[in-house]
Amino acid sequence: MAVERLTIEGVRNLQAGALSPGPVINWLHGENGAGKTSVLEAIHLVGRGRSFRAARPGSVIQHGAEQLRVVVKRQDGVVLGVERSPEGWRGRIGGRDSQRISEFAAALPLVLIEPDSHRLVDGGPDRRRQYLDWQLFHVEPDYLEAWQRYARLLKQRNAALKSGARDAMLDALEAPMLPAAERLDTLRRQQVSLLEITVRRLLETIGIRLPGEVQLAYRRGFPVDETLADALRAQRDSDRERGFTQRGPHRADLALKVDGHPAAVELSRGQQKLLALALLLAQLHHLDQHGSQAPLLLLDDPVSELDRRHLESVLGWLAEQRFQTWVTATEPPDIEARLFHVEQGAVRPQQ
Ligand SMILES: Nc1ncnc2c1ncn2[C@@H]1O[C@H](COP(=O)(O)OP(=O)(O)OP(=O)(O)O)[C@@H](O)[C@H]1O
Repeated sequence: MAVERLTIEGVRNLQAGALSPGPVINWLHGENGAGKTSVLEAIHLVGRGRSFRAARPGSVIQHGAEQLRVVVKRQDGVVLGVERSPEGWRGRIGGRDSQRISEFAAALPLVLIEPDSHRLVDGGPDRRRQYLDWQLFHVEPDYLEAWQRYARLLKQRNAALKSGARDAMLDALEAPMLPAAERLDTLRRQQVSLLEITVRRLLETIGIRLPGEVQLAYRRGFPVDETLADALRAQRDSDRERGFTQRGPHRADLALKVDGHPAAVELSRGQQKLLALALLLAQLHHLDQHGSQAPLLLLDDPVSELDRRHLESVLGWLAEQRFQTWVTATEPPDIEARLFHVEQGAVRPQQ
Protein backbone atom coordinates (compact mmCIF):
# COMPACT_ATOMS: atom_id res chain seq x y z
CA MET A 1 0.00 0.00 0.00
CA ALA A 2 1.28 3.47 -0.92
CA VAL A 3 3.06 5.51 1.70
CA GLU A 4 1.25 8.76 2.49
CA ARG A 5 3.81 10.13 4.89
CA LEU A 6 7.35 9.06 5.72
CA THR A 7 9.10 10.33 8.84
CA ILE A 8 12.84 9.75 9.21
CA GLU A 9 15.11 10.47 12.16
CA GLY A 10 18.71 9.43 12.75
CA VAL A 11 19.28 7.60 9.44
CA ARG A 12 22.79 8.04 7.99
CA ASN A 13 23.27 11.68 6.86
CA LEU A 14 19.54 12.48 6.52
CA GLN A 15 18.16 15.48 8.38
CA ALA A 16 15.21 14.58 10.56
CA GLY A 17 11.95 15.34 8.79
CA ALA A 18 8.87 14.06 7.02
CA LEU A 19 7.94 13.62 3.35
CA SER A 20 4.58 13.43 1.63
CA PRO A 21 5.06 11.28 -1.47
CA GLY A 22 2.74 11.05 -4.46
CA PRO A 23 0.76 7.90 -5.28
CA VAL A 24 2.71 6.84 -8.40
CA ILE A 25 6.32 7.86 -9.12
CA ASN A 26 8.44 9.71 -6.56
CA TRP A 27 11.80 10.90 -7.85
CA LEU A 28 14.63 11.72 -5.45
CA HIS A 29 17.47 13.53 -7.17
CA GLY A 30 20.69 15.11 -6.02
CA GLU A 31 24.45 14.78 -6.10
CA ASN A 32 26.42 11.67 -5.21
CA GLY A 33 26.45 11.12 -1.48
CA ALA A 34 23.50 13.50 -0.93
CA GLY A 35 21.42 10.84 0.87
CA LYS A 36 18.99 9.60 -1.82
CA THR A 37 19.61 5.88 -1.30
CA SER A 38 19.36 6.42 2.45
CA VAL A 39 15.70 7.35 1.96
CA LEU A 40 15.09 4.00 0.23
CA GLU A 41 17.07 2.31 2.97
CA ALA A 42 14.79 3.88 5.59
CA ILE A 43 11.67 2.52 3.86
CA HIS A 44 13.35 -0.88 3.51
CA LEU A 45 14.05 -0.91 7.25
CA VAL A 46 10.33 -0.72 7.92
CA GLY A 47 9.27 -3.25 5.26
CA ARG A 48 12.01 -5.81 5.81
CA GLY A 49 13.35 -5.01 9.26
CA ARG A 50 16.85 -4.51 7.90
CA SER A 51 18.96 -2.44 5.55
CA PHE A 52 19.79 -3.72 2.07
CA ARG A 53 23.34 -2.40 2.14
CA ALA A 54 24.56 -2.73 5.71
CA ALA A 55 25.34 -6.10 7.23
CA ARG A 56 25.40 -4.42 10.64
CA PRO A 57 22.12 -2.61 11.35
CA GLY A 58 23.91 -0.20 13.68
CA SER A 59 25.83 1.36 10.78
CA VAL A 60 22.61 2.91 9.45
CA ILE A 61 22.21 4.98 12.62
CA GLN A 62 23.50 8.51 12.13
CA HIS A 63 26.96 9.05 13.63
CA GLY A 64 26.54 10.66 17.00
CA ALA A 65 22.79 9.91 17.20
CA GLU A 66 21.35 7.81 20.01
CA GLN A 67 18.74 6.14 17.88
CA LEU A 68 17.12 5.78 14.53
CA ARG A 69 13.39 6.06 13.92
CA VAL A 70 11.41 5.56 10.72
CA VAL A 71 7.64 5.84 10.65
CA VAL A 72 5.38 5.14 7.69
CA LYS A 73 1.80 6.26 7.47
CA ARG A 74 0.07 4.22 4.81
CA GLN A 75 -2.62 5.57 2.54
CA ASP A 76 -5.28 3.75 4.58
CA GLY A 77 -4.14 5.58 7.73
CA VAL A 78 -2.32 2.61 9.32
CA VAL A 79 0.93 3.71 10.95
CA LEU A 80 3.94 1.41 11.30
CA GLY A 81 7.44 2.18 12.36
CA VAL A 82 10.76 0.93 13.62
CA GLU A 83 13.18 2.26 16.17
CA ARG A 84 16.72 1.13 16.68
CA SER A 85 18.53 2.22 19.80
CA PRO A 86 21.51 0.77 21.67
CA GLU A 87 18.98 -1.49 23.47
CA GLY A 88 17.93 -3.05 20.20
CA TRP A 89 15.11 -3.01 17.74
CA ARG A 90 11.52 -1.99 18.46
CA GLY A 91 8.63 -2.04 16.07
CA ARG A 92 5.04 -0.84 16.13
CA ILE A 93 2.19 -1.59 13.77
CA GLY A 94 -1.22 0.04 14.07
CA GLY A 95 -0.64 1.15 17.65
CA ARG A 96 0.77 -2.11 19.04
CA ASP A 97 4.26 -3.48 19.55
CA SER A 98 5.54 -6.11 17.16
CA GLN A 99 8.91 -7.80 16.89
CA ARG A 100 7.97 -9.96 13.93
CA ILE A 101 9.57 -9.05 10.65
CA SER A 102 6.91 -11.09 8.86
CA GLU A 103 4.24 -8.70 10.18
CA PHE A 104 6.12 -5.67 8.85
CA ALA A 105 6.73 -7.38 5.52
CA ALA A 106 3.03 -8.19 5.25
CA ALA A 107 2.05 -4.63 6.21
CA LEU A 108 4.48 -2.98 3.78
CA PRO A 109 5.25 -5.31 0.87
CA LEU A 110 8.08 -4.02 -1.26
CA VAL A 111 10.42 -4.95 -4.05
CA LEU A 112 13.88 -3.43 -4.27
CA ILE A 113 15.81 -3.04 -7.53
CA GLU A 114 19.33 -1.74 -7.04
CA PRO A 115 22.71 -1.84 -8.76
CA ASP A 116 23.52 -5.20 -7.12
CA SER A 117 20.33 -6.87 -8.35
CA HIS A 118 22.13 -8.66 -11.21
CA ARG A 119 23.40 -11.06 -8.51
CA LEU A 120 19.98 -12.63 -8.73
CA VAL A 121 21.19 -13.98 -12.07
CA ASP A 122 24.95 -14.44 -11.61
CA GLY A 123 25.15 -14.96 -7.83
CA GLY A 124 24.65 -18.08 -5.71
CA PRO A 125 21.34 -19.90 -5.17
CA ASP A 126 20.62 -18.18 -1.82
CA ARG A 127 19.45 -15.00 -3.48
CA ARG A 128 17.19 -16.81 -5.91
CA ARG A 129 15.73 -18.94 -3.10
CA GLN A 130 15.12 -15.81 -1.08
CA TYR A 131 13.47 -14.19 -4.09
CA LEU A 132 11.13 -17.18 -4.43
CA ASP A 133 10.46 -17.32 -0.70
CA TRP A 134 9.47 -13.64 -0.53
CA GLN A 135 7.19 -14.08 -3.50
CA LEU A 136 5.43 -17.03 -1.88
CA PHE A 137 5.30 -15.34 1.49
CA HIS A 138 3.24 -12.55 -0.07
CA VAL A 139 0.96 -14.50 -2.39
CA GLU A 140 0.47 -17.82 -0.58
CA PRO A 141 -1.12 -17.43 2.86
CA ASP A 142 0.13 -20.75 4.32
CA TYR A 143 3.66 -20.56 2.92
CA LEU A 144 5.27 -18.95 5.95
CA GLU A 145 3.94 -21.66 8.22
CA ALA A 146 5.12 -24.44 5.87
CA TRP A 147 8.54 -22.80 5.62
CA GLN A 148 8.86 -22.33 9.38
CA ARG A 149 7.83 -25.93 10.01
CA TYR A 150 10.49 -27.24 7.62
CA ALA A 151 13.14 -24.87 9.06
CA ARG A 152 12.37 -26.08 12.61
CA LEU A 153 12.67 -29.74 11.62
CA LEU A 154 15.87 -29.07 9.71
CA LYS A 155 17.37 -27.39 12.75
CA GLN A 156 16.53 -30.43 14.86
CA ARG A 157 18.14 -32.78 12.33
CA ASN A 158 21.27 -30.59 12.15
CA ALA A 159 21.55 -30.58 15.96
CA ALA A 160 21.20 -34.37 15.95
CA LEU A 161 23.88 -34.72 13.26
CA LYS A 162 26.29 -32.60 15.28
CA SER A 163 25.78 -34.83 18.29
CA GLY A 164 26.43 -37.93 16.16
CA ALA A 165 22.86 -39.26 16.42
CA ARG A 166 22.23 -42.84 15.37
CA ASP A 167 20.10 -43.98 12.43
CA ALA A 168 17.01 -44.72 14.53
CA MET A 169 16.99 -41.16 15.83
CA LEU A 170 17.49 -39.75 12.31
CA ASP A 171 14.65 -41.98 11.01
CA ALA A 172 12.34 -40.36 13.53
CA LEU A 173 13.49 -36.82 12.76
CA GLU A 174 13.38 -37.21 9.00
CA ALA A 175 9.84 -38.64 8.78
CA PRO A 176 8.03 -35.31 9.48
CA MET A 177 10.46 -33.43 7.21
CA LEU A 178 9.14 -35.25 4.15
CA PRO A 179 5.59 -33.82 4.00
CA ALA A 180 6.90 -30.38 5.02
CA ALA A 181 9.45 -30.48 2.18
CA GLU A 182 6.82 -31.75 -0.24
CA ARG A 183 4.58 -28.76 0.54
CA LEU A 184 7.41 -26.27 -0.04
CA ASP A 185 8.36 -27.98 -3.30
CA THR A 186 4.82 -27.98 -4.63
CA LEU A 187 4.21 -24.32 -3.85
CA ARG A 188 7.58 -23.22 -5.19
CA ARG A 189 7.20 -25.23 -8.39
CA GLN A 190 3.78 -23.73 -9.09
CA GLN A 191 5.07 -20.23 -8.45
CA VAL A 192 8.05 -20.71 -10.77
CA SER A 193 5.73 -21.70 -13.65
CA LEU A 194 3.64 -18.57 -13.10
CA LEU A 195 6.72 -16.39 -12.86
CA GLU A 196 8.11 -17.77 -16.11
CA ILE A 197 4.98 -16.67 -17.96
CA THR A 198 5.07 -13.19 -16.41
CA VAL A 199 8.80 -12.72 -16.99
CA ARG A 200 8.45 -13.59 -20.68
CA ARG A 201 5.49 -11.24 -21.04
CA LEU A 202 7.32 -8.41 -19.29
CA LEU A 203 10.44 -8.83 -21.40
CA GLU A 204 8.23 -8.33 -24.42
CA THR A 205 6.27 -5.40 -22.98
CA ILE A 206 9.40 -3.56 -21.92
CA GLY A 207 11.16 -4.40 -25.17
CA ILE A 208 14.04 -6.36 -23.64
CA ARG A 209 15.50 -8.58 -26.34
CA LEU A 210 17.61 -11.43 -24.98
CA PRO A 211 19.42 -13.85 -27.30
CA GLY A 212 16.80 -16.59 -26.85
CA GLU A 213 13.78 -17.68 -24.86
CA VAL A 214 14.06 -17.38 -21.09
CA GLN A 215 13.33 -20.47 -19.04
CA LEU A 216 12.78 -20.66 -15.29
CA ALA A 217 12.97 -24.06 -13.61
CA TYR A 218 12.78 -25.12 -9.99
CA ARG A 219 15.64 -27.27 -8.68
CA ARG A 220 14.44 -28.86 -5.49
CA GLY A 221 17.77 -29.37 -3.69
CA PHE A 222 18.19 -33.12 -4.11
CA PRO A 223 18.65 -35.40 -7.15
CA VAL A 224 15.67 -35.64 -9.51
CA ASP A 225 15.72 -39.44 -9.57
CA GLU A 226 15.60 -39.82 -5.77
CA THR A 227 12.99 -39.23 -3.10
CA LEU A 228 13.97 -36.89 -0.28
CA ALA A 229 13.75 -39.85 2.11
CA ASP A 230 16.37 -41.72 0.05
CA ALA A 231 18.53 -38.62 -0.42
CA LEU A 232 18.61 -37.92 3.31
CA ARG A 233 19.36 -41.53 4.17
CA ALA A 234 22.13 -41.78 1.57
CA GLN A 235 23.80 -38.63 2.90
CA ARG A 236 23.76 -39.49 6.60
CA ASP A 237 27.44 -40.35 7.01
CA SER A 238 28.59 -37.30 5.11
CA ASP A 239 26.02 -35.09 6.90
CA ARG A 240 27.27 -36.33 10.29
CA GLU A 241 30.81 -35.51 9.27
CA ARG A 242 29.88 -31.98 8.23
CA GLY A 243 27.31 -31.44 10.93
CA PHE A 244 24.55 -30.22 8.65
CA THR A 245 21.99 -31.42 6.12
CA GLN A 246 23.27 -31.19 2.57
CA ARG A 247 20.09 -32.10 0.66
CA GLY A 248 16.58 -30.73 0.73
CA PRO A 249 14.50 -27.67 -0.13
CA HIS A 250 16.83 -25.43 1.89
CA ARG A 251 19.38 -26.07 -0.89
CA ALA A 252 16.91 -25.48 -3.74
CA ASP A 253 17.59 -23.14 -6.63
CA LEU A 254 15.75 -21.33 -9.35
CA ALA A 255 17.55 -22.22 -12.58
CA LEU A 256 17.58 -19.39 -15.11
CA LYS A 257 18.29 -20.35 -18.70
CA VAL A 258 18.23 -18.80 -22.14
CA ASP A 259 17.49 -21.32 -24.89
CA GLY A 260 18.74 -24.03 -22.54
CA HIS A 261 22.02 -22.29 -21.62
CA PRO A 262 22.65 -20.97 -18.07
CA ALA A 263 21.79 -17.26 -18.08
CA ALA A 264 24.81 -16.42 -15.90
CA VAL A 265 27.13 -17.78 -18.61
CA GLU A 266 25.19 -16.90 -21.74
CA LEU A 267 24.22 -13.29 -21.05
CA SER A 268 26.36 -10.15 -20.98
CA ARG A 269 26.48 -8.20 -17.72
CA GLY A 270 23.99 -5.69 -19.14
CA GLN A 271 21.65 -8.47 -20.25
CA GLN A 272 21.90 -10.08 -16.81
CA LYS A 273 20.81 -6.78 -15.31
CA LEU A 274 17.86 -6.66 -17.66
CA LEU A 275 16.84 -10.22 -16.80
CA ALA A 276 17.12 -9.45 -13.07
CA LEU A 277 14.99 -6.37 -13.65
CA ALA A 278 12.35 -8.46 -15.43
CA LEU A 279 12.38 -11.04 -12.60
CA LEU A 280 11.88 -8.34 -9.96
CA LEU A 281 9.21 -6.52 -11.94
CA ALA A 282 7.45 -9.86 -12.42
CA GLN A 283 7.51 -10.28 -8.65
CA LEU A 284 6.09 -6.80 -8.24
CA HIS A 285 3.31 -7.67 -10.68
CA HIS A 286 2.44 -10.88 -8.79
CA LEU A 287 2.44 -9.11 -5.43
CA ASP A 288 0.20 -6.47 -6.91
CA GLN A 289 -2.21 -9.01 -8.43
CA HIS A 290 -2.23 -11.69 -5.75
CA GLY A 291 -0.85 -10.17 -2.55
CA SER A 292 -3.09 -8.79 0.16
CA GLN A 293 -2.16 -5.23 -0.80
CA ALA A 294 -0.29 -3.27 -3.45
CA PRO A 295 3.52 -3.37 -3.07
CA LEU A 296 6.00 -0.50 -3.22
CA LEU A 297 8.89 -0.42 -5.66
CA LEU A 298 12.23 0.98 -4.52
CA LEU A 299 14.32 1.64 -7.64
CA ASP A 300 17.84 2.75 -6.85
CA ASP A 301 19.81 4.54 -9.55
CA PRO A 302 18.20 3.09 -12.70
CA VAL A 303 19.67 5.85 -14.88
CA SER A 304 23.19 4.50 -14.33
CA GLU A 305 22.04 0.91 -14.75
CA LEU A 306 19.91 1.01 -17.88
CA ASP A 307 20.39 2.38 -21.37
CA ARG A 308 18.03 5.14 -22.46
CA ARG A 309 15.58 2.97 -24.39
CA HIS A 310 15.12 0.45 -21.56
CA LEU A 311 14.93 3.20 -18.96
CA GLU A 312 12.18 4.98 -20.87
CA SER A 313 10.10 1.85 -21.36
CA VAL A 314 10.47 0.76 -17.71
CA LEU A 315 9.43 4.20 -16.48
CA GLY A 316 6.57 4.23 -18.98
CA TRP A 317 5.39 0.86 -17.66
CA LEU A 318 5.67 2.02 -14.04
CA ALA A 319 3.69 5.18 -14.75
CA GLU A 320 0.77 2.97 -15.86
CA GLN A 321 0.81 0.82 -12.70
CA ARG A 322 -1.13 1.44 -9.54
CA PHE A 323 1.70 0.86 -7.09
CA GLN A 324 3.93 3.53 -5.64
CA THR A 325 7.51 3.81 -6.88
CA TRP A 326 10.50 5.55 -5.31
CA VAL A 327 13.33 6.29 -7.72
CA THR A 328 16.78 7.77 -7.04
CA ALA A 329 18.88 9.55 -9.67
CA THR A 330 21.42 12.32 -9.90
CA GLU A 331 19.22 14.33 -12.29
CA PRO A 332 15.52 15.22 -12.38
CA PRO A 333 13.39 13.05 -14.70
CA ASP A 334 11.81 13.66 -18.11
CA ILE A 335 8.59 12.08 -16.92
CA GLU A 336 5.84 13.19 -14.60
CA ALA A 337 6.74 12.43 -10.98
CA ARG A 338 6.59 13.88 -7.48
CA LEU A 339 10.04 15.47 -7.17
CA PHE A 340 12.30 15.67 -4.15
CA HIS A 341 15.68 17.33 -4.20
CA VAL A 342 18.23 15.82 -1.83
CA GLU A 343 21.16 17.96 -0.77
CA GLN A 344 23.58 17.10 2.04
CA GLY A 345 20.95 15.06 3.81
CA ALA A 346 18.09 17.55 3.41
CA VAL A 347 15.15 16.20 1.40
CA ARG A 348 12.96 18.96 -0.03
CA PRO A 349 9.85 18.65 -2.18
CA GLN A 350 9.97 20.50 -5.50
CA GLN A 351 7.18 21.81 -7.73
N1 LIG B 1 26.04 6.37 9.87
C1 LIG B 1 26.17 7.49 9.17
N2 LIG B 1 25.99 8.70 9.73
C2 LIG B 1 26.10 9.85 9.03
N3 LIG B 1 26.36 9.86 7.70
C3 LIG B 1 26.53 8.69 7.09
C4 LIG B 1 26.46 7.44 7.78
N4 LIG B 1 26.67 6.43 6.90
C5 LIG B 1 26.89 7.04 5.71
N5 LIG B 1 26.81 8.39 5.81
C6 LIG B 1 26.89 9.40 4.74
O1 LIG B 1 25.56 9.52 4.26
C7 LIG B 1 25.55 9.69 2.87
C8 LIG B 1 24.70 8.56 2.36
O2 LIG B 1 24.59 8.71 1.06
P1 LIG B 1 23.63 7.85 0.11
O3 LIG B 1 24.32 6.62 -0.26
O4 LIG B 1 22.29 7.81 0.66
O5 LIG B 1 23.73 8.91 -1.06
P2 LIG B 1 23.17 8.92 -2.51
O6 LIG B 1 22.58 10.28 -2.69
O7 LIG B 1 22.33 7.75 -2.77
O8 LIG B 1 24.54 8.84 -3.28
P3 LIG B 1 24.99 8.18 -4.67
O9 LIG B 1 24.35 9.01 -5.75
O10 LIG B 1 26.46 8.40 -4.62
O11 LIG B 1 24.59 6.76 -4.64
C9 LIG B 1 26.98 9.67 2.40
O12 LIG B 1 27.41 11.00 2.22
C10 LIG B 1 27.73 9.01 3.55
O13 LIG B 1 29.04 9.49 3.71
